Amino acid sequence: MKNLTSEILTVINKRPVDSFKGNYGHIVTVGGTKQYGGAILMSTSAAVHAGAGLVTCATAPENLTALHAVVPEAMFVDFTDERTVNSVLAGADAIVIGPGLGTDQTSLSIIRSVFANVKPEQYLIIDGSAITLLAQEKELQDNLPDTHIIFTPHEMEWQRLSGIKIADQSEENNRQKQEKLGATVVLKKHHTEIYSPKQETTRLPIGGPYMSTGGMGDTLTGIIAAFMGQFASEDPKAALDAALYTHSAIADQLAKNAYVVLPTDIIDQLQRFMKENSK
Ligand SMILES: NC(=O)C1=CN([C@@H]2O[C@H](COP(=O)(O)OP(=O)(O)OC[C@H]3O[C@@H](n4cnc5c(N)ncnc54)[C@H](O)[C@@H]3O)[C@@H](O)[C@H]2O)[C@@H](O)CC1
Ligand SMILES: Nc1ncnc2c1ncn2[C@@H]1O[C@H](COP(=O)(O)OP(=O)(O)O)[C@@H](O)[C@H]1O
Ligand SMILES: [Mg+2]
Repeated sequence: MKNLTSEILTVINKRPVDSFKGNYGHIVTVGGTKQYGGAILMSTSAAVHAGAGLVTCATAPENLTALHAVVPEAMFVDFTDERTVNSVLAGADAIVIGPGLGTDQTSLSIIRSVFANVKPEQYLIIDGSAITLLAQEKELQDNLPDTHIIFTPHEMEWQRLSGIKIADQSEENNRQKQEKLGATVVLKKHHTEIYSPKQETTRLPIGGPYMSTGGMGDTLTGIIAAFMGQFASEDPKAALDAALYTHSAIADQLAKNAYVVLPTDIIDQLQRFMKENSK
């Protein structure tokens, strides 16, 4: 297993002068019931602040006012409006599904619809409730869409999806299940591990317990989506690793002067951090 270093941040390119928002990825974030609206707001806001050219949030209508108050740069669609969601998905470079999506029948039908519409060239980041739902719905798990899938489970979500108990989540066991899924798996924990098809496993040696706050993983999904939308064309694995490194490196910087680092504090630092580390 290879430890990531700050070297990975070289994927953050300086922007060509002759460019426009269409060059920096269209991200669609899908999730956020009335109960868990904050989760999809943080994912969406992180994608905007990490440089995504266009971001659309498909969420419960109750979240519309909050979304526009927090991040007016983002567009909105009601996540139960299947036809509009599908038309927005058609133009996406990266899709996040799961933060605060919930696990009821509505959530399930939203996942089914996204899976049926995602295209092979798109990145699909599957997080939170969507992982829990997939773990329950064997038939969905056995029929994953043909696209670039990135699962971002924490250890309990990985246990649910893989059937591997937390104590038994060794590199060998995790790799076996990842290969069976045919997808990338970001196993989030203290020193997160990244398993991508046909690539050496990488490990994040930074980050710490000041990151143990609700919403921290939701925020990560937006950063990953924005990085895939902007930096994946040459080396998708490096773009993913750089997103993870950025998330935890900002937390480490903030933790020098803070007992706990909030997900929204990380979002506020993304533009500065990416500027300082762009090559
Ligand atoms: N502001 C919001 O709207 C928030 C919404 N959230 C959403 O709430 C839904 C449920 O997610 P949760 O993760 O809270 O609940 P889950 O029930 O999926 O997972 C939490 C359970 O896993 C266990 N666990 C074991 N190892 C863990 C590890 N390394 N990290 C985290 N938990 C571990 C915990 O003890 C707990 O029993 C998701 O859709 C998520 O996106 C959460 O992210 C919290 C914030
Ligand atoms: N002690 C820790 N050390 C390093 N990283 C941590 C620690 N605690 C939490 N994190 C990071 O915070 C994030 C938590 O994700 P997750 O549990 O999905 O949060 P949520 O669902 O509440 O948004 C992960 O990226 C995880 O690696
Ligand atoms: Mg989570």
